[in-house]
Amino acid sequence: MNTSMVSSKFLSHPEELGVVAVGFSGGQCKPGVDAAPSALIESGLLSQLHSELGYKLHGDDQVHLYTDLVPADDPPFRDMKNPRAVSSVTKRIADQVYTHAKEGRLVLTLGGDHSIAIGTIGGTAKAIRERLGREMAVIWVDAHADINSPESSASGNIHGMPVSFLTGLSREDNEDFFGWLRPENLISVKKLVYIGLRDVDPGEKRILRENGIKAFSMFDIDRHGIGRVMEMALGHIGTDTPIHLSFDVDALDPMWAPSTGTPVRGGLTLREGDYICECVHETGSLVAVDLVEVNPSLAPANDIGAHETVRAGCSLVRCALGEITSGSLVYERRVERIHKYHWPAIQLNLWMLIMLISACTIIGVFATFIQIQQVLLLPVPWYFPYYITVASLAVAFIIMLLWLIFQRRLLPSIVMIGGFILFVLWLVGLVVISVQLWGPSGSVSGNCNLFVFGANPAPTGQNLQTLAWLEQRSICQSWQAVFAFGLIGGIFLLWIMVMAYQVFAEG
Ligand SMILES: NC(=[NH2+])NCCC[C@H](N)C(=O)O
Repeated sequence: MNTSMVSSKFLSHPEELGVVAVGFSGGQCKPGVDAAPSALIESGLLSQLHSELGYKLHGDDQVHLYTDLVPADDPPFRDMKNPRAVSSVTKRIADQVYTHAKEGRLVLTLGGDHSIAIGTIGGTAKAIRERLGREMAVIWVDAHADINSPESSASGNIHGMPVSFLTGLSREDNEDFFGWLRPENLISVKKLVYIGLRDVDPGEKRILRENGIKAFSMFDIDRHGIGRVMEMALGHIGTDTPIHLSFDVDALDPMWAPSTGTPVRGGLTLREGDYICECVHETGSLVAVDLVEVNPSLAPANDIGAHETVRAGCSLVRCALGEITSGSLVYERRVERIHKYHWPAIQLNLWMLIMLISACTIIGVFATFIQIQQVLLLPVPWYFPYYITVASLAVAFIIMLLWLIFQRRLLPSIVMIGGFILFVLWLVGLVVISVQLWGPSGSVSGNCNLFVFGANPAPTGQNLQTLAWLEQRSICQSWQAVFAFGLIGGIFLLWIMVMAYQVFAEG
């Protein structure tokens, strides 16, 4: 079992982790990113995920090099470098990720350069659509926007373009050049959020602006702090959307992650990076994680840099996958695990109103009856206080429901059980009343028909007889009212049980 306290909203097997190790560097020109998965795995990442975080690992321990997919001759197309290789490798990655995601597993992809996100996101988006009929959101943590079109890119490196293809902003019909991307592989620009940007090309800035893409740059993080930025980022996505987290290690400041192809100073601290991952994990909406652009062979000065970068990468992944660090050890993390039930508001309010009226009428009438018995020096039959008690319980039940609604904690099971107990008690009262009204022993109804409603002619004039008749008539009418409301209350108690069951079944 996964040791994380967060329950997953969209995974059917949240304790299973599909791992894809992508040793591919064709999206840019510096060799070495392809060695990252091995470095990460050798430093113990996967075994920690298994032994410390309790994930059951799926997928091959082997790092894929995709050499069979890299053509000997791969001339530029629309100025993209290695277009055939990147297209066919990302297509294969999409299949690998899709296979895991379709099973309802969390997917972890270790890159590789960021072009591989065309495959990872393409694969998850398709699986989520098929499995849940939903669109997913992407949180792209990166110093760069990677949203160049082949035409706007100055470098021609495809690792600067994945978002452009994934959002459909760049398109190509030719199967060999990302034409294999179908609408089900794509994501909406509305569900894309950037965090950590600080090196965005002029063309990319225009694309971001024109498409109204949500982006939190380092400026925003400095201004609001990472806590508020995460609130805004997750608020933009909403709580009912699966999230794919694509983390480029160059989002971190080179101080923490120097070994990467395109380092940019002024980045996130490792703690801020970890915090982003922790927040995303905490949503329970995470369905896939990528960690890319770790390049162990690019170590400025000495290989401490490579070691540090790998360590930082491991830390990010562990946080995204539910490792609890720092503050949450001091204060127990309060994770909202309450399932949301959708109560039909109008019907529920109507039910409470009518139930309240019925209960209060019965309480009022029987309280008066007890008084009359006492005035007449007659014994008080047991069912008067009995029904008053049951009706009072019903009022208390309604007050409790109101409180639960106010607390947003109204559970169908509470309503079903409470409704059932009340229904049984209520029914006993109703049966007794019916017996009193029409039964052989009491026959209130018979007496009323005989002496009150049947009095012919009804007494008139200001005398005791008329007053007595009026009082008797009022008592008889009260009996009728009690029966009517008793019946209504009984039916409504049945109804609330059915309603609660439906809410339960739908939820
Ligand atoms: N994933 C990355 N490190 N991307 C860097 C992209 C740099 C630059 N914007 C380009 O298009 O070439």
